[in-house]
Amino acid sequence: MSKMTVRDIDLKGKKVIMRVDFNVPLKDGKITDETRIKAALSTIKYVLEKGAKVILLSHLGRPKGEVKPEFSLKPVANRLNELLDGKVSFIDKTRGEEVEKAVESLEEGKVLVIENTRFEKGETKNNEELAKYWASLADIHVNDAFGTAHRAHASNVGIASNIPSFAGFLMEKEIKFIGGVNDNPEKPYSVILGGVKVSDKIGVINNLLEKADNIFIGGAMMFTFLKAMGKEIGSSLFEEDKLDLAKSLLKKAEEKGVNFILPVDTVIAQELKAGVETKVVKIEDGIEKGWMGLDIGPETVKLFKEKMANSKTIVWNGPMGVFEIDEFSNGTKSVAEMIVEFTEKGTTSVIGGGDSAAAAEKFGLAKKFSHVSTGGGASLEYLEGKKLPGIEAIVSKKKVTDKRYILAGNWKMNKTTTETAEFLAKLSGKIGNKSSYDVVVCTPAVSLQKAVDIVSSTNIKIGAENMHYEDKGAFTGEISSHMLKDINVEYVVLGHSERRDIFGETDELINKKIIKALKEELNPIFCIGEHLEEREKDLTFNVIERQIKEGFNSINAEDAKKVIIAYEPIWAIGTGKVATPAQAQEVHAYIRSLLAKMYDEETANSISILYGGSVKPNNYFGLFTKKDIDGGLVGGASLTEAFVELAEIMDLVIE
Ligand SMILES: Nc1ncnc2c1ncn2[C@@H]1O[C@H](COP(=O)(O)OP(=O)(O)O)[C@@H](O)[C@H]1O
Ligand SMILES: O=C(OP(=O)(O)O)[C@H](O)COP(=O)(O)O
Repeated sequence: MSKMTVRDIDLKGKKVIMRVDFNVPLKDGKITDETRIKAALSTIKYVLEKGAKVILLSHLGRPKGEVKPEFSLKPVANRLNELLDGKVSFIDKTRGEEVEKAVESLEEGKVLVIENTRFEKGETKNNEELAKYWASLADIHVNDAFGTAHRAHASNVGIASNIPSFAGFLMEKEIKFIGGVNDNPEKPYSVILGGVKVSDKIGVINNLLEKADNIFIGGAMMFTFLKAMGKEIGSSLFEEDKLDLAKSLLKKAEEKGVNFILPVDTVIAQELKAGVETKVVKIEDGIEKGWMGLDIGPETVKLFKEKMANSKTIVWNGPMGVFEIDEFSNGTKSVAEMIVEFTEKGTTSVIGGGDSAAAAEKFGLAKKFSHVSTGGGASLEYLEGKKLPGIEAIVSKKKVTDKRYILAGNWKMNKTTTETAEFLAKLSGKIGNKSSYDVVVCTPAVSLQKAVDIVSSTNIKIGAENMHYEDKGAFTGEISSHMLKDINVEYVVLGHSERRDIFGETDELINKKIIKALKEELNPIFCIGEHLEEREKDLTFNVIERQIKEGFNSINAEDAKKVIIAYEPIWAIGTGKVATPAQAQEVHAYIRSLLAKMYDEETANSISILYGGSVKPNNYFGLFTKKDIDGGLVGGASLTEAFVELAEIMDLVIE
């Protein structure tokens, strides 16, 4: 599923609240590694060039909700200001009047950095009120903080429930490379793991055993495996309580046909420090007492290179030895060099952040990899196959193949036939050729024939606002499905709240109409929704459950798939009050889960669920980008040019 990025939106004059990961190492107030600042620059520059105003958020360290000067973002903001030629100002607050004033007076093309987000207790708790506050400062959210993507915090996940969140370029690149190798690696796929603890990487190894062709192990973690295999490892580091796990991972690798390649020699010493005597020993000869393995040996380097040679994808996480000390750095350096050599020949290479990234940097090789992740913990969790909340919260594009998306207008008792003809002619010219979703216009009965004629050479479909369940008879004022079919009407709105409330339509009656519409091959747009009192009494889900169960009564799964549901909270219809995207998504997801229980997952996933109730161009993007919202049933805004703008939003979001 592809994520929407800053490229997908018009940024001119917009207030953008941007989350970056400027959690950089500081020593005596000085930044010792500015990789993360530089990595976010291209997004910041792009957004500024497009005429946006940027409010920048980041955490720094773990101040645990307290204001601690040593964790201030000021030095970072100063450095950013140098890198952005004086476009940056800093405010030592995380909220309040001063922040609001600074935002108010912020000019286009300028950046305001606010203080460390973790000075707020609510940040790491993903506090709703804090997220809402930060969201209120801006029009949109941009998330370029991949290093923080494994955290569900207010500044990355919480804000996204209130305003739409778009990926920055760094986030996009991380998703492309780390997500890409994880979801669909070009084979053969080799993974090199090192570092200290097997326990830190169990999840990763488990996941990789399902995907990789070769797993190479180095670093201190190799000794846990070697010990598990009965080798003599002297006083090398290993994890006693992970020996059984190591055995089972070795067994699993064999069962899965994954090559699990362990070192054949190691560089040993009696002490972990520079300048000590070192020896190279073969693993099969064992390490004598008092000596410990601190790097992989030259034969292992050769073996790794040979086995890695034909790889199309290589992921590296964790150094092969104590690379910080020259005597034990050769293994890590050699592995880095061999990956670079393969990369130059076309292999995709990814370093999963952390110490391996630092090692590549130390050897001057970092730029020669396809991608070096800026996230340690985040890339590890991503490689474990976990969904990262920071990425999940970014709006996704919708795939045409996944669902039938619909933009439906319900005109109610508005527009004469003359007005209908005029307006539909205009719409036909503007949105008459849509193919990735259905545009449906539901008009008063008297104008249906005219409407059908006008749109006949376009993709626009016409719907009625109601019908009776009988074919004909003594039902003064009613129209039947036969009459609609006769003039080529394709859709019909059933059970709209106004009909339920004003004309006393019951669930049972609506069910009869749905059954009839299905029988006649008319597409029913079945409306449901709760009153304000019901929501306030926490009865929303009860009301929805009743309406859905009764509405679908005695309809089989095949027919159910043809029903279009429109969730319209009654308190939001014509009142100007709109459900927040999060509120709407919650109910839509509930409806979907209910349908899955009544039928099955496949049926539930193929039913389109539209949202209705004060839908306007300024709120539709947030709604439509939600996972379970498949379009809109639009009242007032379908009577004007706004309907065209809603279609443009659909165009933007559907891939
Ligand atoms: N054989 C070894 N014995 C002790 N420490 C080692 C050994 N091999 C690697 N290390 C240390 O492991 C550390 C990195 O481990 P880890 O944090 O797991 O890696 P990463 O951050 O890349 O995931 C480095 O500081 C390195 O010195
Ligand atoms: O530096 C970070 O983590 P990382 O060192 O695992 O990449 C991120 O900024 C996340 O910080 P956190 O682990 O304090 O939540």
